[in-house]
Amino acid sequence: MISVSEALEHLFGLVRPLGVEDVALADCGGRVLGQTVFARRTQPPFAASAMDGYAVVGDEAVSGASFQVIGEASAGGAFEGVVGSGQAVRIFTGAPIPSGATRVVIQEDVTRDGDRITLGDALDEGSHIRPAGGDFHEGTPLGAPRLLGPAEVALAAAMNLPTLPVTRRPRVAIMATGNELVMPGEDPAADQIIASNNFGLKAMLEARGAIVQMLPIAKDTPEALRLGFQLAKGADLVVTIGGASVGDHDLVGPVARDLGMETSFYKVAMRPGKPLMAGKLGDLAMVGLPGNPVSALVCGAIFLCPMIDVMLGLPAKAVPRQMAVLEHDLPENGPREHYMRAYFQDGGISIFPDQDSSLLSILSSSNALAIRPPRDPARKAGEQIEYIAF
Ligand SMILES: Nc1nc2c(c(=O)[nH]1)N[C@H]1C(S)=C(S)[C@@H](COP(=O)(O)OP(=O)(O)OC[C@H]3O[C@@H](n4cnc5c(N)ncnc54)[C@H](O)[C@@H]3O)O[C@H]1N2
Ligand code: MOO
Repeated sequence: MISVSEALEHLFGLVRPLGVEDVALADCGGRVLGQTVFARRTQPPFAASAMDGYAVVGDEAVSGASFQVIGEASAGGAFEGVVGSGQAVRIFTGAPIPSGATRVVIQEDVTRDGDRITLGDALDEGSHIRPAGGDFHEGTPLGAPRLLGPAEVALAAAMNLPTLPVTRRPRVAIMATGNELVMPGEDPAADQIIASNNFGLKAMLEARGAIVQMLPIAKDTPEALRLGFQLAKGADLVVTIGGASVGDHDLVGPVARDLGMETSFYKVAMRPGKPLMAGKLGDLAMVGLPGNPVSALVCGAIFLCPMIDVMLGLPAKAVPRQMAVLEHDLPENGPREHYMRAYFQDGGISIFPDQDSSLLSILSSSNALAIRPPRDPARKAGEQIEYIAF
């Protein structure tokens, strides 16, 4: 059995960054910028007022000074004249500063009578002028690769970029396997259960940026599994669920090898997730997840999400770990790295006592996975333990 970090390195070797496509900016949220782009405009393009008030010549802005209001400047409505000595222009936030003016006095500091203003006793400090290019200049890069969140999309819009070159979304085919499985809403026989892992994984991988195709549930027969792999053609990654262990009905590995899969590894020293397998079927990366629901979802978070990142052109990185204070004692860990469903709050973490890998209800009550290295000795409450947010 290989370690989790070795498995992750092998998995990174099965995928590579996908090509880039131009997408309308309105559809770029959550996508990954594939190539560096450059601002096509300076922002603000002119010195602009940061407040509502009066634009004046700065040296003259002293308490008690009086000015004649000669016009108005609003956002989108510049004042075309020049502000001279003793003059003021009524100005609003976002308006271009009229030429000659070097300061905006906020309207709260002013008394107005007709077209004259008088400055009050206590004047606010500052010019309230945003310089041209104070945010960015034409040609400023927006560097790739980067995930495009709301701030980046807004920045690209302000840069006057109506489309962006983003990485193609990875296509992932998910194949649940097992004679016992039926789809939610179907009528299960007494010895059947409802397929859940494929739904959880679809949600997880779509949130990460993939396009997920859920294949029909494959029975535990070589023919059904072969058909499933056939249907996955055209995807970048096929993920099977179940049939990965050593039982008589665990046929995913043998069928994939018959179809020509070059095996990368089988079995990882982790809990849950031991019977994980991976390889390559021609151009198609293949990951075989264990069937237990928690095993499948934990492996999805630890392995599949970082693989999606690589296909999106993001750095190949393990899920970041943080430290928390253990809220209770723990016995010695076994020989596998253990990912334990836990609840993190205010710096402390408590681990659910029942870690059976079939228990989705406990997974949904947890918000973290505490991680214990193989053979980790017994731990006391108050000690530090690693975890990942889940
Ligand atoms: N003798 C051994 N038995 C097992 C070993 C072992 O080393 N020796 N490993 C155990 C471990 S660890 C795991 S994890 C499981 C995984 O086995 P499989 O990948 O072959 O999974 P299945 O047997 O097909 O299913 C396990 C369990 O999960 C349920 N399942 C499967 N798919 C789904 C789905 N899409 N949605 C919901 N539930 C699903 C399935 O009904 C089973 O209950 O093997 C241990 N056994
Ligand atoms: O992956 Mo299994 O869930 O270790 O029991």
